[in-house]
Amino acid sequence: MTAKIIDGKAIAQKLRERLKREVDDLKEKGITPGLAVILVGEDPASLTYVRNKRKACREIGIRSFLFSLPETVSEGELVRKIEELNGDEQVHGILVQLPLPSHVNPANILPRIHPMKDVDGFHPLNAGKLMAGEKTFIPCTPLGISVLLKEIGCRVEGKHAVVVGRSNIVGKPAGQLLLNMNATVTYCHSKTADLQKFTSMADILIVACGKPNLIGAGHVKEGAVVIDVGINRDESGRLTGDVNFEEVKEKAGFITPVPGGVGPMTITMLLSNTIQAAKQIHRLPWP
Ligand SMILES: Nc1nc2c(c(=O)[nH]1)N[C@@H](CN(C=O)c1ccc(C(=O)N[C@@H](CCC(=O)O)C(=O)O)cc1)CN2
Repeated sequence: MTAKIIDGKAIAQKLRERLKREVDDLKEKGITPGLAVILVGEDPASLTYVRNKRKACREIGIRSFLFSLPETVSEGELVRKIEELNGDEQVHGILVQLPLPSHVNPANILPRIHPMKDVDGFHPLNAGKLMAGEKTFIPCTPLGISVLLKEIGCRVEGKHAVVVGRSNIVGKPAGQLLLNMNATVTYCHSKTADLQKFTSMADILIVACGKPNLIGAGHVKEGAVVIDVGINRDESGRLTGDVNFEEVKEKAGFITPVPGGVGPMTITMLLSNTIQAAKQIHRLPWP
């Protein structure tokens, strides 16, 4: 079997056109959604993601505000900036670009974002709501994955989803979201013994562990949906995922490429969450 390639870039583009219309509607009501991005330090990948986030905001009419803080910023200074933005009426969504420098503990920072402005969905209250199956902000990458699955007509209910990776940003919320969609979910991670035993049972395999080419054809069930969240750069600077694309595409039913798979959806879901935040703050219906 040769897999169908999931074109995340095209799907993201189509969704952004719809989101632009939602922003236009809000503007007619006198509301311009606003996103504040806090960037600490100058990590090259983070600089790229933040630049792309702001460009995406601009393209659909969301106002974006960038706060670049030095690598040496203290936790206290960061919290003060967040508190200022919590009270800013032009700002509907706040995100702190991750990773943070090692002297800053995200657990001391992310809970200080007002839960109604937490468009990354990392606040413990919103993470708890996701766990309880309540309506909330869902972290952007897992939300993007669920949209991709819907777009390819993948019915999640009753399927066995295996998630490789247990980060708070992707692995844990992705598994939780699929569980809420009635999948049977298995989490695997760096300490899992016999990874292949689990991954080869997956109808839906989500790989988010940051290990280039960890997943080969032998890890995958014939016809499975394989979602590669890995973003790794090889020696020549070329992007690769956690899945050996050339090998696995000959066995899977569907597969996301890197780049052009999940990545563009992450930013699109950030736009969507920011629009939802603006609606929620202004007490408009939030579908
Ligand atoms: N506060 C947050 N920090 C981080 C998040 C997040 O959701 N919130 N996720 C990642 C990085 N990230 C967004 O911030 C992100 C990663 C990748 C892409 C993307 O579009 N990837 C492209 C390739 C881009 C490239 O050339 O490097 C692709 O896969 O096609 C967007 C956003 C960690 N931090």
